[in-house]
Amino acid sequence: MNETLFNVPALDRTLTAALQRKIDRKTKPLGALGQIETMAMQIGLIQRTLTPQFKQPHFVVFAGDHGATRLGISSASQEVTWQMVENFLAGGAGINVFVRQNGLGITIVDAGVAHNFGPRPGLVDAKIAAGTRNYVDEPAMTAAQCALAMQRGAHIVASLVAAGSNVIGFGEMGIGNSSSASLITHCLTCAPLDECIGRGAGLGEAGLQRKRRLLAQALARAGQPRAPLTVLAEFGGFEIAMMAGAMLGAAQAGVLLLIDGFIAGSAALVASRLAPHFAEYCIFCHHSVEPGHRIQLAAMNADPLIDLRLRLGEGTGAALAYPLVLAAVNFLNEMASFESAGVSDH
Ligand SMILES: O=C(O)c1ccc[n+]([C@@H]2O[C@H](COP(=O)([O-])O)[C@@H](O)[C@H]2O)c1
Ligand SMILES: Cc1cc2nc[nH]c2cc1C
Repeated sequence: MNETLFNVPALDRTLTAALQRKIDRKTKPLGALGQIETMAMQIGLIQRTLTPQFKQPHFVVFAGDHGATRLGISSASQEVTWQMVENFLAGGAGINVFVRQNGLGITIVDAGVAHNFGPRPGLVDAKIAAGTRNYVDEPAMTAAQCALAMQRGAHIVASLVAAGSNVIGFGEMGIGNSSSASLITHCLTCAPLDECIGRGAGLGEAGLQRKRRLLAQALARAGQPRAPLTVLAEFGGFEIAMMAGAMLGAAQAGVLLLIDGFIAGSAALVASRLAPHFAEYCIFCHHSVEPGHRIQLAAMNADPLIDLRLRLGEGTGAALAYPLVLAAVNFLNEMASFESAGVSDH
């Protein structure tokens, strides 16, 4: 693994006092815009300016398949992954609707779908393999595959940054990947496994019990790993590993990251364990219905922006929250100060 990817610098806090003063001179009681103010400070620090701007905001959706799905850990069948990739390419999925609504760019990445798409406009072929192995029996991927996935993710983000993007949203698609996210969350936070497991795309009660049993077996087989890269290779999907590398690359490049729900959160959790300053570059856009998401957010000290009881993935929570993030930039640039508006501050 090329460990330079983990060198995410602490946020440069030189402008903290100047940004706070600008925020506090706006025509409102101190702190009255709550999380909008917190985001304005964070974005100003990331961009090192009192007048931040979003340039070419862009979403990346990473797709991959999971060997363990053949055991019945999801309510959906594996082919839904590639079928949804086709839906993304045709512009018909939830994420397509919400990026269009907000004028955001989108790139779809085949990180490891068990399907041959052939060369397709709009699809980045970064396939590591046609799905992971079944982690109940053996590690999901080799350490080399995990490293390659992370490097490819970082490379995809580097191209977007080179093309001018300074805000990047992260989403995913992969039948079975809520199980990977649960295992990763358990291993990296030490929260009880059962509290990290939920219904994913829509398991019923019997399916949930089966998922709990199988994930406990996978953990027993792997011997409760704790090292982030080992955990990622043991249980990850290629889409999760590629997203973790992409996220680290984005933070290292000093762009703002918009993090979606529980599965994107598991990649962010891995990244935060590899690079302690990683989360300073992230906005955790929403609170997912998946019970393990709360555990991840607490582990990263994150305060999610919205709770719409979403559990779709694809980056939809981040795209839906985008107008609020943009409001933080507009607040800083456009709202009058007590001085400019002639309003008394007492
Ligand atoms: O992002 C979330 O919070 C989220 C929560 C539950 C399910 N999902 C999506 O549903 C799929 C995973 O669910 P499952 O049951 O197949 O593991 C995958 O494609 C995710 O994008 C996403
Ligand atoms: C239809 C469907 C769409 C999805 N999008 C993300 N995860 C998904 C899971 C299913 C089952």
